This record gives sequence, structure tokens and C-alpha cells, in this order.
Amino acid sequence: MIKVACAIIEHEGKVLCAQRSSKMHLPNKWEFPGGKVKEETLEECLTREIKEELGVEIIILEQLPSNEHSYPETKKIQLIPFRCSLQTFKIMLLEHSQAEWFPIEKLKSLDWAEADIPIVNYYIKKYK
Ligand SMILES: Nc1nc2c([nH]c(=O)n2[C@@H]2O[C@H](COP(=O)(O)OP(=O)(O)OP(=O)(O)O)[C@@H](O)[C@H]2O)c(=O)[nH]1
Repeated sequence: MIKVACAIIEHEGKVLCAQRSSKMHLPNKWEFPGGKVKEETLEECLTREIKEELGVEIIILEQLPSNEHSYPETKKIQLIPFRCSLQTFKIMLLEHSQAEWFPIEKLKSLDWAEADIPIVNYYIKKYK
């Protein structure tokens, strides 16, 4: 199983969501920024991926329950979310087509990658 760490980045009651580009796997789907865990801890992976994808430093606050999901034609993933805040605020779009801040009540209306749906539902229930 492939472990993927992702960041639910919060700021002033909103959450940073990122849209995958049309050239990525799961084109145009919304996700939480992050990526596959290499030879490193989950926290090291998340810090590295967020720097690579958005050019910012995060503060990791809390790990939330993970979700296992199989997409057709790829290995099963375990998506492991962390609530985070930002340490630096100059967001750059280095991989995604867009990144936007959404209030929690708007999260449900986005077209999420399938593996994210239980995580989004858990987050809304717990933090709205
Ligand atoms: N980062 C991230 N990946 C997700 C989420 N939901 C989800 O299904 N995924 C999937 O998890 C995998 C993460 O791989 P990635 O492509 O973002 O990470 P990476 O940069 O390490 O991979 P690469 O080097 O193979 O391109 C992808 O298959 C992606 O579609 C999510 O919320 N965040």
C-alpha cells in the first residue's frame, strides 16, 4: 500500500484546497496538498511536499484518521491527513492548477478525489 500524507491547512476559519492540473493523475480533482511518503517520517514528507508544491512552510498541528482507497489501475493508497497552519504565507502554484481558501461549509461542494471524501466528511463534522 502507498502511504500519502496530506495537509488540511487552516487560516482564519478557511481551508486551503488545491486543484490537480489537467495533466496529473485524477485530472482537475480537488485534493489536500501533499504526496507519497518516501524514506522519511510522515511529518518530514508533509513538510517537504508542501514546500515543493506551494513554496510555503507549515506548522503541523494534529494527525486525523486516515482513509484507504483503491483507484482502478493503481495500487491501494492510505491517505493520512494532518491539520496544519502556515508559517510563511507566500503561496506559489508549483504543481496545481489552482489553490483556494474555502470556508468549511463550502468544502462539500468541491469535486474531490475519491479518497478524500471520507476525510472531508470527518473534518466537516468535527470542525464546523
Ligand atoms: N497529495 C494528495 N494526493 C492524493 C489526495 N487524494 C488522493 O487520492 N491522492 C492520490 O495520492 C497519490 C499521491 O501522489 P502524488 O502524485 O500527489 O505524490 P508524489 O508527488 O509523491 O507522486 P509522484 O512523484 O509519483 O508524482 C496520487 O495518486 C493522488 O492522486 C490528496 O488529497 N492529496
